[in-house]
Amino acid sequence: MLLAGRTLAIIGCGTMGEAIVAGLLRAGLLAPTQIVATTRRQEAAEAVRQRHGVRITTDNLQAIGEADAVVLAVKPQRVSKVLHEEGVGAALVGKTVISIAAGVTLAQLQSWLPESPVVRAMPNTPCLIGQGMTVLARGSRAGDAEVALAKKLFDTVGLCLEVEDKLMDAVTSLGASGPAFVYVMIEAMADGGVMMGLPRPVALQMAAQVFQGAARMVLSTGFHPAALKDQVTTPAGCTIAGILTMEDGRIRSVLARTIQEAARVASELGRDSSAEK
Ligand SMILES: NC(=O)C1=CN([C@@H]2O[C@H](COP(=O)(O)OP(=O)(O)OC[C@H]3O[C@@H](n4cnc5c(N)ncnc54)[C@H](O)[C@@H]3O)[C@@H](O)[C@H]2O)C=CC1
Ligand SMILES: O=C(O)[C@@H]1CCC=N1
Repeated sequence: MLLAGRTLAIIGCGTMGEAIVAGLLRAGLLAPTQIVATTRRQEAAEAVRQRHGVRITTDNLQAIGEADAVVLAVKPQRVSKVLHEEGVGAALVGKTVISIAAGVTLAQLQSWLPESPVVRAMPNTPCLIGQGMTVLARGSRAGDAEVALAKKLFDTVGLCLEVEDKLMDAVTSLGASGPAFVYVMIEAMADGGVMMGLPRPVALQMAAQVFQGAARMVLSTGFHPAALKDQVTTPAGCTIAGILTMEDGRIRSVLARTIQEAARVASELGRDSSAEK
């Protein structure tokens, strides 16, 4: 194990918490005994235990007491409530707290946890298969050691970058909501293939592999996407004909505005957390 002797608590082991757990276990960074996860209901807790063999409880205070570092993975509206549970603030003093809640700012987190180093992280569900994209922002009490720990966790399950907190809503939209936007595009391209006679499973596999191949070309060649597009567009060919149809549909502006709108909504998600104590 790379993180020998450390215990990580995941408070709120739902979709994203479980993706992180599964990704970390899959990569071998932590053993199941080094993770203690919580859910609200006992049945959900039991299901997570059966799937991953991690320690699990519905008692947040107990989980935090057993851990060196804590990932807060409840819904944004619940963050404040969880942090104001009896004894939780005191149990978190001095422990690294990594919040993945969309829209909950470092200023909010730091005001609820004045004596804990806090890192805000925005991962995405592909962490489950080691292909995540996570972006971090460090709170005022988080030093290099705390950021290094968070970075190690998320580097293990994909790519991890650091930005300033003010960019985290943009990051939430592009990085965390982004997979959903891509799934819609994959589905739509597969629909086009089906329309032209391809069997659905063939069309879906092709569309997904085309996204993966194109994404890897951008990441591994370092070429601008426009240059890579130009390699595909034979003069008077079929690709430029398809691209002009995309442009007729204002696809660039629709996609860019999609990121803008999701970021706007992300910025509002933490507000209820302040109200609900
Ligand atoms: N789903 C996604 O793709 C991403 C989600 N996030 C953030 O992750 C957080 C969780 O989102 P999801 O996993 O989608 O939600 P979810 O609803 O699947 O998971 C939330 C979990 O919290 C548990 N929970 C609720 N109240 C609790 C309490 N008082 N104590 C302990 N556990 C409690 C629930 O039982 C559930 O397991 C949110 O803050 C969201 O903004 C961030 C990046 C991506
Ligand atoms: O849609 C949401 O609110 C969450 C946060 C980012 C991805 N899913």
